[in-house]
Amino acid sequence: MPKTETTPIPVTLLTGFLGSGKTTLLNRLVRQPDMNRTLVIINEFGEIGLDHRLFSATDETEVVALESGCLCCTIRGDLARTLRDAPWRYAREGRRQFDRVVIETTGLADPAPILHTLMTEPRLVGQYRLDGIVTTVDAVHGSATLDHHPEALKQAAVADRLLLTKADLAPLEALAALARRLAEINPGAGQRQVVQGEIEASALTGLGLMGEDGTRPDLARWIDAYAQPPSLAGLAFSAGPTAAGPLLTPVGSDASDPARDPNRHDDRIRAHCFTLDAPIELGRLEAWLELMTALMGENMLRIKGILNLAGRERPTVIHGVQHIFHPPVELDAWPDEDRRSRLVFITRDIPRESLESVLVAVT
Ligand SMILES: Nc1nc2c(ncn2[C@@H]2O[C@H](COP(=O)(O)OP(=O)(O)OP(=O)(O)O)[C@@H](O)[C@H]2O)c(=O)[nH]1
Repeated sequence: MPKTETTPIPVTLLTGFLGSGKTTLLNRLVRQPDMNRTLVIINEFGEIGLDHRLFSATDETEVVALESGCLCCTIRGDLARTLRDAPWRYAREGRRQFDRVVIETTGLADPAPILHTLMTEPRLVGQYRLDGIVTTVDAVHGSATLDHHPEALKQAAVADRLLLTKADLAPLEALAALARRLAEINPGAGQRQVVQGEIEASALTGLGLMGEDGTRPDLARWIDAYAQPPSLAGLAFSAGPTAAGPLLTPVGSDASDPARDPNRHDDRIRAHCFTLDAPIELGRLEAWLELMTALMGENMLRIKGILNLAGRERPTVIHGVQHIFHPPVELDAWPDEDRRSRLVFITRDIPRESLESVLVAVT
């Protein structure tokens, strides 16, 4: 698909705990020619210096709660305005000067409200689309941060790509242990080690299940990550016999490792993968997703799926953060011979049985 002024602009959300290396990363990135047409928005208080032609800082002093009072949907006023105005503010002779956006969030931010702003704010929907969430995790302090800060855990759980920063400072074993732990929390996110922010800009883009120009760089890898039985001890897939009948095949095994600390925050976060053999009726799927997200609320962190919808030759991709979904997208073709629907839910404090009991309704 050729890029036009009406094609939604892809947005990368860069998140990560305080001091985990986001600014270092951005400062290196903006020197790359690939970033010339990227608008960088830093959603941060205080002084920030970033030497980039297309740079904007927002000041999140305005927080508007929705009528529903749902805090996870809190609209980020200034950021929404910045995004809304950017196409004409950063324009020359009537032509937009950027075709990609990177938003760096504050280290303590829950990324969900920003994502919701992107996906629900009427003046932004259609103009922008979420390309992916990149989360930096400090290789030295990351493990302790995950232990003590649930917001850091959430940032890791919703990521499409995890960057293990300060890899130069961490002993190899610690780095490997952190990588394993992150793979438990979020098996579908690709991991990269980074030293002093050195990484090619392309590693932060095209992370959605559906990329630009019909390409799907991460789809096959994403499917593989969930389709293989877990090889790591304690990988957080659930499984076992299911009450949902023969159409619903759980993937992986609920490895209960006696050595695990039952109080670890990580144990509250689970990636649940389901495979559905038969095509799904669209109406039933919609009703089910609505029910599921209403019931699970904020504890449904991320949903991704490639679906075989009844009556459609091609697969449909769905992609949601908490209870907000991107419009489903039909891909050009299936990535392989497998025509089963595959759905992944990254949840907090939601037992698999709850997902199953609602999922049965769709099959
Ligand atoms: N040795 C080493 N230091 C790093 C690396 N990446 C970042 N740092 C240092 O870590 C500190 C924090 O990095 P920042 O880039 O400011 O982190 P941040 O995530 O933007 O921090 P906040 O804005 O406070 O959330 C700085 O002193 C950096 O120089 C790295 O790969 N190796």
